[in-house]
Amino acid sequence: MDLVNSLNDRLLFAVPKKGRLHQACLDLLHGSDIQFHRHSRLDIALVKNLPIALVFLPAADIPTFVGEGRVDLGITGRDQVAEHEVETPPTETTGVEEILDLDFGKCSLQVQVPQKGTIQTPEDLIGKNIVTSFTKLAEQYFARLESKSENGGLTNGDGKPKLLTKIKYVGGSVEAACALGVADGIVDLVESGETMRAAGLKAISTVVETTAILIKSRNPSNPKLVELIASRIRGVITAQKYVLCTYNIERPKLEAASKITPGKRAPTVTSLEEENWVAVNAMVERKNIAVVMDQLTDVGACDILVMKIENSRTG
Ligand SMILES: Nc1ncnc2c1ncn2[C@@H]1O[C@H](COP(=O)(O)OP(=O)(O)OP(=O)(O)O)[C@@H](O)[C@H]1O
Ligand SMILES: O=P(O)(O)OC[C@H]1O[C@H](OP(=O)(O)OP(=O)(O)O)[C@H](O)[C@@H]1O
Repeated sequence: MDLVNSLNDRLLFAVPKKGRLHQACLDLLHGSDIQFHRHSRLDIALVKNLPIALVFLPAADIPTFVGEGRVDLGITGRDQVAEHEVETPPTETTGVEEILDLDFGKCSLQVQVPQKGTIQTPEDLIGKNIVTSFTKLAEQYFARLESKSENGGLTNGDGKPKLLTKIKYVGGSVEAACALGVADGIVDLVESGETMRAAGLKAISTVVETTAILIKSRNPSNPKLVELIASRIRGVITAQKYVLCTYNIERPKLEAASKITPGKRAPTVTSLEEENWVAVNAMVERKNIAVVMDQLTDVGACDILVMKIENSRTG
């Protein structure tokens, strides 16, 4: 098969090839009925049922490919987009546009230092060694910090800010840098905090919060198809985020119950054959459902059922 020629007329969609976002992206593609077969070792896969080619790339490289318009659509972390934009600010024709927050890959990029040490504040790190995979965001963070500090705000001959803090790049296992004596502090991602604590580190500041996002280039080759994919993915995300709650309640108690389950637009209310009783259907955020069921019981709802939403298209 001539793979390169078969890419003509296909929308290119970049997906993280490994790492923390990879499996969640595959699940999202599956839920969106984007069918493909990826041959082992090949980083391009043709979609069988839509004119799309998936390109499997490192999450960190996706903003570059989409930003330059080489690839139409991509999934990566908001942190990766922010890092890219410090180095390559968007213009009218380049850069990426965020279409959708995907509600997974949530974590924070934080400044971390040894738990047992003399460094207590980010200011204590000025002039010291920092190790990170996010060198541009770290430089921006320390440049701002230094500009506010007493001995900071220095400039080079060309007028650009002179950074006293030394920022070094490593591609992974950033948390080992302090123990190995390479860094006084690190800037790394924290989700549960397990990696940080296991390495004897503590967070002293947050540089940026992040989640996975769907991004598009400024001028995608097939805007209609971009909208179709976004709409399918939005449907899957909504289905994962919400459950459908149904219950019966006496009509006089409906107002109180509707306040607990206002639904996305409004609850669906239907009359029951039994006089003075109604049945209610409403979407409820999955994470709140236990509390919502308790509150519904308190206001007199009965026959409360909660159902998984397989897929959705909501306004
Ligand atoms: N612990 C985490 N929890 C949630 N999301 C994370 C976590 N770590 C990273 N991410 C998100 O995933 C993106 C890619 O990070 P990850 O470290 O998985 O990539 P990678 O370097 O390509 O993979 P690997 O670390 O396997 O080499 C990050 O930019 C961030 O948005
Ligand atoms: O707060 P936690 O839940 O422990 O997650 C945070 C860790 O996850 C990521 O690394 P990953 O494990 O993906 O490997 P890496 O260090 O090779 O990037 C990140 O760089 C942290 O080290």
